[in-house]
Amino acid sequence: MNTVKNSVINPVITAESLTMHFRRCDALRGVDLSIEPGTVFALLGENGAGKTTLIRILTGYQKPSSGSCRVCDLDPTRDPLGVRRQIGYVSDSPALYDWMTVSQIGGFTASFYDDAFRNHFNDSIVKYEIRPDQKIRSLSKGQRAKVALSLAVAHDPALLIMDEPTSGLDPKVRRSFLESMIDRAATGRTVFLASHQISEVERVADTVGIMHQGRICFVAPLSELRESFSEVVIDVEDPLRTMPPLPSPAVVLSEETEGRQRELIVRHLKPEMIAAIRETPGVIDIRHRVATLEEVFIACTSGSLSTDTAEATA
Ligand SMILES: Nc1ncnc2c1ncn2[C@@H]1O[C@H](COP(=O)(O)OP(=O)(O)OP(=O)(O)O)[C@@H](O)[C@H]1O
Repeated sequence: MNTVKNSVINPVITAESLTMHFRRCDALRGVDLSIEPGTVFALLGENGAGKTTLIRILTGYQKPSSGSCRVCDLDPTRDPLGVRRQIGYVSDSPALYDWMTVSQIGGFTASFYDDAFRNHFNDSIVKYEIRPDQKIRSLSKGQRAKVALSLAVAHDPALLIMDEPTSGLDPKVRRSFLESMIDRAATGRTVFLASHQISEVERVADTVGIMHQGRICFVAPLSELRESFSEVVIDVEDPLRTMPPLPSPAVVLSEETEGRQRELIVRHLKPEMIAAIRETPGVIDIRHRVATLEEVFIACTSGSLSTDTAEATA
């Protein structure tokens, strides 16, 4: 009995009905999330979607208005320091002590962790070609990002949470950094990153969440996402004529009409639906292909997605 119990692996992050009300806006409107260990999870969302707010709650820097969450089996609202000891965190604007040197900030942060931290940090700094005696205030934006990353991973955390981690990194460093994230996940560690860079997300993530106006409207493995969304273009004789709705399980995320062409982003499109549309009076032609992540992102965040549809796609 014990064997079965011990073999259950808990999600490394869970969130249930998280809300965050600020004076002038609702940054989170009921976020539910569950992330398994060994995942590279990418959270995509437009500016102001609520990504940083969610990350600040998960890392214990912000208490939610309601709802609950657990990170590495701890509650960040009750034990923020415990959570921050377990994880590595890179914020979108890393706060580093400007008056310290790179070496001093490594030594200072090492005092919170075990002996291996200092060596890992030094190795990482050498790899990034940063001089240990350089003052933090004299570093370029990209060099600061490299120091922040080195500090975040030097204690080899089970979970690494990053808000826009690659902004400021040059393409070469960005690529090797992203590859190192895949390596981390391969050894069972978990990576959570918020990003606007769709091409980057496509390269590293195995699960993608799309956030829109304080809700996560879609979460799926990237492989499933690639298979389940289609872009459909229908040539019609009369653009004013309405077409019958697609039957279940199809979900239309967005629909645009331009001249005599209708363009739809559809989830769970089936071959028989294509055949039925082709036979619909007034339809001249229909073409379809797998939608790109960018098209799915734009469809989810274009504002045309109703609450009902958002929940249906989650
Ligand atoms: N401390 C705060 N006080 C009031 N409003 C806030 C505060 N922090 C965030 N907000 C608001 O909450 C909403 C979500 O902000 P958040 O920073 O979480 O978005 P984001 O998805 O990270 O955006 P971006 O991609 O631009 O970084 C925004 O409307 C923002 O103005």
